[in-house]
Amino acid sequence: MASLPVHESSHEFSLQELAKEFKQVVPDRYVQVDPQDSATILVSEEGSLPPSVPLIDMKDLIKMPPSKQRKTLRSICHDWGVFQVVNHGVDKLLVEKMKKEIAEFFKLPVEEKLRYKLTEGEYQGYGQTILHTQDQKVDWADRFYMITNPLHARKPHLLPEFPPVLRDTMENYMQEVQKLAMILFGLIAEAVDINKKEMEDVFKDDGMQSVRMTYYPPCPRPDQVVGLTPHSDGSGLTVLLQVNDVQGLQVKKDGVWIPVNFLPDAFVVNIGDVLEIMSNGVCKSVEHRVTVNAKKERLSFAMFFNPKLEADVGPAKSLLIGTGEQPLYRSLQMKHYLDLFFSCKLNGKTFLNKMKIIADHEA
Ligand SMILES: O=C(O)CCC(=O)C(=O)O
Ligand SMILES: [Fe+2]
Repeated sequence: MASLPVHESSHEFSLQELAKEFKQVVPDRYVQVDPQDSATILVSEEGSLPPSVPLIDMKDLIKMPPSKQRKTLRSICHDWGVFQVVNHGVDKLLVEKMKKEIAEFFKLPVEEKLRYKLTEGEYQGYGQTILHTQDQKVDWADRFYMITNPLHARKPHLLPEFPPVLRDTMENYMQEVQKLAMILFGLIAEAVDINKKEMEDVFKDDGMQSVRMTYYPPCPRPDQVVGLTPHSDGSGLTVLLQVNDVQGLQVKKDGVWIPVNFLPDAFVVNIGDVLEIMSNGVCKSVEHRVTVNAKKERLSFAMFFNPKLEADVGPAKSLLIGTGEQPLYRSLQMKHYLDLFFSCKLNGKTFLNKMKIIADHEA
């Protein structure tokens, strides 16, 4: 079969291109409004400000007496599963450079971006929502997902083929953010009764790491589309960078969607499913989604920290022994956990339910 001209084939991968032609209406495959699920609080019933995602100032946290530090982290990880972090130690100039290079990447001509396009049956590369069924609705976004660690797991045509400045900046950024993530893993371990070394061994060095750059084009009908379907991350921790100061992330707390207003120089850190599993349910992975904007594009960059491919994902042994608790989640080798994760359509916390020994609807 003759290949499609670049113009047509690009639409399959690049909503950024397609959206330029849809100034008034949204093509049907992107219309996915669930009125039941649109409740976002802007002000609470009493008219006071909505609760906001907890803020962790790393400088303060490190100085806290150990018992206060544990209590603070344990309640944030349990009650929210998400926090903003400031004074995180990642160099501000590096973060600014990272933001600039990601924005530049999405400005490249579409032919350049298509060098990295997703291929059939693959989940790494540049493209739109991965379809599990033909009639599946598509999110209003272009994404670029790839595995970055361990090095041998990298796809040679992705990061290694990036424009050199983007590649070098990303390498430096990932190294710095990894240091922050390892500190957080250690502190969270202590807060939820997991042996610190057991936790660190799972994530350090050859821990599987991946990134996702996302571009949300402006949308003529933001009320009809979803930028990113509600989901929890499959990772241990995710460190999110909002690239261009346009808000849109929302997290679900007690059944209500709460907007996250990224503070200047802050990262948003999500607890992912792996930490919920390892902590035997003490940490809760946060369900989140992204809304889009009528006038402005939005860009984000997520870095996911996962266990080593050979490690078992399951409730931590030190926690089960120390507390005498029964495991509430199954154990699965990380490589099989990943296959299972990518075989499922993103859909709230349904994936995590598959890892529960007694799934929620059976309980
Ligand atoms: O765009 C965002 O702020 C969130 C991105 C996200 O949740 C993800 O990539 O998993
Ligand atoms: Fe996410």
